[in-house]
Amino acid sequence: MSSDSVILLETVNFAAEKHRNQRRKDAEQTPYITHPIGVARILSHEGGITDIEVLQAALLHDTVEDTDTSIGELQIVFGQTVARLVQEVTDDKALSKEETKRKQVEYAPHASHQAKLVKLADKLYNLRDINRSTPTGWSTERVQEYFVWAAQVVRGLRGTNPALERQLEELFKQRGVEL
Ligand SMILES: Nc1nc2c(ncn2[C@@H]2O[C@H](COP(=O)(O)OP(=O)(O)O)[C@@H](OP(=O)(O)OP(=O)(O)O)[C@H]2O)c(=O)[nH]1
Ligand SMILES: [Mn+2]
Repeated sequence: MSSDSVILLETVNFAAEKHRNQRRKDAEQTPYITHPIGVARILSHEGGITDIEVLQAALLHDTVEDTDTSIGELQIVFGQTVARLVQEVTDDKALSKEETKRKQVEYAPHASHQAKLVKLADKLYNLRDINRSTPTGWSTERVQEYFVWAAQVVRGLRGTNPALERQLEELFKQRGVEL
């Protein structure tokens, strides 16, 4: 087996252990790990990304935000680059929900190319997931607001990956949201 495959298995296993008690907000309470795996898969399968550190960052992207994982731990286990990429896509938990959303819009154009790739795939997965199954308790208005906000973030990520951006553009168009 190639060393990249071994590294990816280590990474997906780490993420699965960390997210083991978490579920998605859909009616089926899907295990959370389907999301980071799906984000990495969008990058490789649809985005043509082979950069192992980007794929690892995608697998780990919600571990610091949503589990007991620290950036320091990621640095020790997976190295500086992967840890920095996860840091770049992690929301500051000290901020309010509104402030967090505003920060994502503000930071998007300043993110590194590798972090922008992870953000694009994260948004693409989540928007498709909303279309597949509305998160528990979300009204039609909340869904539309999420699309409008996501478009503001994606605007700052443009010029990064044409294939992923085309897919996102189509989803926004279906909701009448201008990118
Ligand atoms: N569409 C969808 N999203 C779900 C589901 N379960 C959990 N989520 C997560 O919820 C987040 C989107 O909902 P928000 O209302 O914005 O976030 P919040 O509840 O954490 O404040 C995403 O976080 P994120 O990945 O960190 O991305 P981002 O929205 O912060 O960019 C997404 O992964 C689900 O069943 N469907
Ligand atoms: Mn995510």
